[in-house]
Amino acid sequence: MTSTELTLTRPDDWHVHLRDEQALTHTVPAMARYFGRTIVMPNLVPPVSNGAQASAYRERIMAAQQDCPRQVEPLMVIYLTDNTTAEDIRQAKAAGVVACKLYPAGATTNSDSGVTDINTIYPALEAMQQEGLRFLLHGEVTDHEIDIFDREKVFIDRTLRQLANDFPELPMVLEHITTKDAADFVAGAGQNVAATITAHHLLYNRNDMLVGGIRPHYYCLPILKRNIHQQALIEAATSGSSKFFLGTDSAPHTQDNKETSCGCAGSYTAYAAIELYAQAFEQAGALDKLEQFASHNGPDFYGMARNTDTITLKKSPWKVADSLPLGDSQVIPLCAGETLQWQVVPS
Ligand SMILES: NC(=O)N[C@@H](CC(=O)O)C(=O)O
Ligand SMILES: [Zn+2]
Ligand SMILES: [Zn+2]
Repeated sequence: MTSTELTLTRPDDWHVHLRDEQALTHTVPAMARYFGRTIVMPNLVPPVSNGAQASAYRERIMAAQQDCPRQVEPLMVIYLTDNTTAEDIRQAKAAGVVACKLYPAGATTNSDSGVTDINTIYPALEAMQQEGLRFLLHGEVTDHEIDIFDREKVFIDRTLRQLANDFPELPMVLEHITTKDAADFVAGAGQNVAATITAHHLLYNRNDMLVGGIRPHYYCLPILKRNIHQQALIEAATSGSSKFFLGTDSAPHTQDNKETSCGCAGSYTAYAAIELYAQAFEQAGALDKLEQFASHNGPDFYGMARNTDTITLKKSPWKVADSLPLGDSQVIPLCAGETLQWQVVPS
């Protein structure tokens, strides 16, 4: 029997970019539609790198949703730099920060202030382990000679294995995984190692970005890989393993900054996040696994209670807008102009 309605424990998004200033008036209400909580990525310019900055950013996010029918709870993250001290970690914890993010310097959008050598942040990692903060990783090396399609695998071999070995008690999340290598590593690692998976890496592979013309709105980091990797991610997400959970990595850039000779990395999916995941899980014949992935595994890993209420999706095809407002500019959403199958029933 094919389902036409699906009720889930309210989901959370464990990886989103809300940006700042005017963009918040669009990115925050999109998340507040039905997500319970969201892990807010700190890669602003300048980055959110201490507890005071995280608190101020949280207030701007709350202000952007004061007129929404319901609110999403922002969970704040600080950006690790070569200068992050153990004291910064303790102050961040006291300010309510729940996690710290590693951006290898130069790896992705707004990572210039990121970490240049993993060993420089060992004192901060020790403090995070003591304070019970989660460690979130953008897992790619940046060496010029390493092929962009191999950068995640090389990061696992060179850095993540070492970190998992040196910090067996530190809960760490390899963010937005894109390869079979990552799915296998996480599945085989200790219980302290988990991963988020985006909807776009479940729905697409690099052919979707490159065959028949180059499609900049599919360009994100880590870059879409070949279809065997897409297949491995689908298997991991639908496997019933508690180590994999929802993180959209919704990362809006204005149309001008995407459709240009050197376009930014990032795809905007927050406008239809759970709807896109439902499409991916349905295509895999695994809609019954969506609730665990979207609503159970994340809070369990973060040591938080699961949401107690529900949302309902119904199968009712609808056409995605060709563009959406983003602050005083516009963003081309992933799947612009296409038909999606699922809609969230307004509650
Ligand atoms: N995923 C992306 O391609 N871009 C993200 C940064 C990130 O998550 O790496 C962004 O902030 O635009
Ligand atoms: Zn990233
Ligand atoms: Zn991201």
